[in-house]
Amino acid sequence: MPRTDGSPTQSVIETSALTKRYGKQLAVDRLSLTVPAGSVFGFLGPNGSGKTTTIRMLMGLIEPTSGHATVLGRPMPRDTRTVLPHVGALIEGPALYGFLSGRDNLLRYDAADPTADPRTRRARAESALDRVGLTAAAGKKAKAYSLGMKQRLGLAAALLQPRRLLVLDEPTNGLDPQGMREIRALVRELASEGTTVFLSSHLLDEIEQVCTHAAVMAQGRLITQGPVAELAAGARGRLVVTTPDTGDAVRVLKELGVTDLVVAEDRVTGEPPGAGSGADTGTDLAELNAALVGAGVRVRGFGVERASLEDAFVALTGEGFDVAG
Ligand SMILES: Nc1ncnc2c1ncn2[C@@H]1O[C@H](COP(=O)(O)OP(=O)(O)OP(=O)(O)O)[C@@H](O)[C@H]1O
Repeated sequence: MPRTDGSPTQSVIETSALTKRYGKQLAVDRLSLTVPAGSVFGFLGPNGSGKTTTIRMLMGLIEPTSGHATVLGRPMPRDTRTVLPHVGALIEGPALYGFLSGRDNLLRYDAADPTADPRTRRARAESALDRVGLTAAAGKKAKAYSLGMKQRLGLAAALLQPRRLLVLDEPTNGLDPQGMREIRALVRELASEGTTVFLSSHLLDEIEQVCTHAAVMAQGRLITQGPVAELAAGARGRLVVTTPDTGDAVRVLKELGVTDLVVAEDRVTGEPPGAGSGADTGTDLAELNAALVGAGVRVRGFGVERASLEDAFVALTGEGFDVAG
């Protein structure tokens, strides 16, 4: 629902109990999502967790079975026609004419927009090509484009007009690491200009690198949502000790309450004591280190790995992130 107090923190996407059922398959199950204005919002989940189905409902491409969604304060799919001109979307790979060049695809796309001024069409296309790094390849036929180049062209199409919201379904799919970095930089740049970016991904580290907020999906259900820093902070990192004396290290750490100990070559890892207590672990860690040294364990490395979103996901679901789709 749109807020009436004129607050700039108004949410750009809001869903309540949004549900999509395909026969017996519950693709999206009572999803309540809040995407704040100005955020780079990561929509995260393994394959088959319901991300694309949600995006299709948000864009008015399919009807929900039940529940509600608003985009830019308007109900969807009822107000699709009013809302979509303000939204740039890249969903499931762009539809391209293979026999046309990248540039001509873009010109054609722009020409299909009744609000687009034909006199400035070429300038718009060139600027969009430049933003996604396709200027040099703009004259090539689209059928000769790699998957990554097609993805960039789709993104260029979404950037022809200034948008309040960009919805990108797996935008770095098919890109090499350099291409991924470029798209991430572009997403940050767009966000800094005030565009809210909602992007789906099955790559946890991608979300951590680029997003301010995230929601985590599993099997059609929302597991958690919030600022990325808070989500990751909800999980504790693992203790890591590097030592040639792994046997002794395990014995000492076990006595001091470290659990789930695993030895791999010269590394011993485990859950620090008091996990979940929320207490400052600084002194505990110093004591663990001192105890190891006191017991004659030669400690070459000692620390706690930073908790990641993946740790948070595993802690919340009890399973690894890469569950099969
Ligand atoms: N048109 C459809 N008919 C039947 N089942 C569908 C349909 N679309 C999606 N599903 C099912 O709904 C579930 C969620 O699919 P969805 O594509 O939304 O997941 P996803 O998180 O986007 O995964 P991926 O990253 O693989 O696209 C899956 O089990 C899928 O098989």
